Amino acid sequence: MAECLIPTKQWISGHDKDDLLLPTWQRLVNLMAELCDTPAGFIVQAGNDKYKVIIANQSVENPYQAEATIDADVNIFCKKVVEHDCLLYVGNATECAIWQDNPEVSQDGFNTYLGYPLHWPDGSVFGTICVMDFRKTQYGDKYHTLVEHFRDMAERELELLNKNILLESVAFHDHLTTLVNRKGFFFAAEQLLKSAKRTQAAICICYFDIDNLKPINDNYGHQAGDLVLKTFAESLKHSFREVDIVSRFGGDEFVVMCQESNQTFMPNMIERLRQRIATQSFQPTISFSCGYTSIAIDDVNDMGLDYLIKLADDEMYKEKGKKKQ
Ligand SMILES: Nc1nc2c(ncn2[C@@H]2O[C@H](COP(=O)(O)OP(=O)(O)OP(=O)(O)O)[C@@H](O)[C@H]2O)c(=O)[nH]1
Repeated sequence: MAECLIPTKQWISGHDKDDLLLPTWQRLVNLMAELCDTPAGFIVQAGNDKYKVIIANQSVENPYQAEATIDADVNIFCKKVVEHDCLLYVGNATECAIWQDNPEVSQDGFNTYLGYPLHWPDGSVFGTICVMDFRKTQYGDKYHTLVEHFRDMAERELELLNKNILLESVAFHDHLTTLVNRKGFFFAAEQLLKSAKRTQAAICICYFDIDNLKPINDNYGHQAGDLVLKTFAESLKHSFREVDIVSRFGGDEFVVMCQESNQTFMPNMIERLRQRIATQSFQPTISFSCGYTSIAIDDVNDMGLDYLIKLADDEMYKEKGKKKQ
C-alpha cells in the first residue's frame, strides 16, 4: 500500500488538485449508472460525522446532487458498506425491516442499492461507489462485476492523484533540508504574489549564503557540511513565518520571499536569525552573509522576480566582500 499524501480527513472536493480527479470520476459515474440502467449513481465520501456525495450522475431522476451531506448516524446504505468495508446489495429494501428508517427508502422511495467500498491509496476506506434504483431488482453477477470494475477505475484515479502529488513534492523540494528548491520557490512565489496583490503588501526577497562551507567540508568532512546546511535551513525556517517562502536555491545559497509588514521587518528577521544561530552550540560555527531587496507589489511584474533576486544576491555579495577585506 502506498503512503497517502492526500489529506484523508478532508473532503476530496475542495482539494487544490480536485480538478485532476473529479471530472474523470464524473464520467465514470455517469457511465456506470447508464450501463446499470439506474436513475442514480454516486461516489460518496465518509467523513467523521457526515457522509458527502462527491459525485452524482447527471440525471433528472436522481434526487441527490454533488455536495449533499447526510449525518453519519443515519441508517443509509453507504454507512453499512463503509462500516463493514464490503459490498452491499439490496434488491428490495421496502420489504426489509432493517431499512425502514433509511430516508433513502422511506422518503426518496429507493428500493435497490448496490455499492462497493472505495479505498484511499493507503488501503483505508474512502467511502463508496454505488448505484440506486426505485425498482425492485435481482442483479446477477454482471451488475456486481460492472460496479466493481468502476470501483477499481475510481481507485486508480485516486492513486494517480496521489502519485501526482508525490512527484510534485519530490520535484519541488530539496531532499537534504526538506525546504522547497529553486523550482518550488518560483511555484510558491506565484501564489504569494497573488495574495500580496490583494493586500497591496510590499514584497521582500532575501538572499543568504553560508560562509566558508568549502573549508568546513574540507576540514570536518562532507557530513559536517551537510549538518551545517540542515541546521541553517531549520534556523531559517523558524525565524520566518509559515506563510513566507523559505527555499534552498542551490549549494549553500538560500532565498526567502515574504510580504513585508513594515520597513524594519527584514532587518529584524535577519537579526533574529543571527541570534538563533549564535545560541547554537554547534561546531563548526555557522556564519552567513545576506542581502535583501524590498519592493511595492505593483512594481514586481515590471522588474521581474529574477531581477529582484539578482539585486538581493548583489547585496549579499557586498556583505561577503566586506568580510573578506
Ligand atoms: N556538505 C555539502 N556541501 C555542499 C553541498 N552543496 C554545495 N556544497 C559545497 O558548498 C561549497 C560552496 O562553495 P563556495 O560557493 O565557494 O562557498 P564557501 O566555501 O562557502 O565560500 P564563501 O561563500 O565565499 O564564504 C562547495 O564546496 C560545495 O561543494 C551539500 O549539499 N553538502
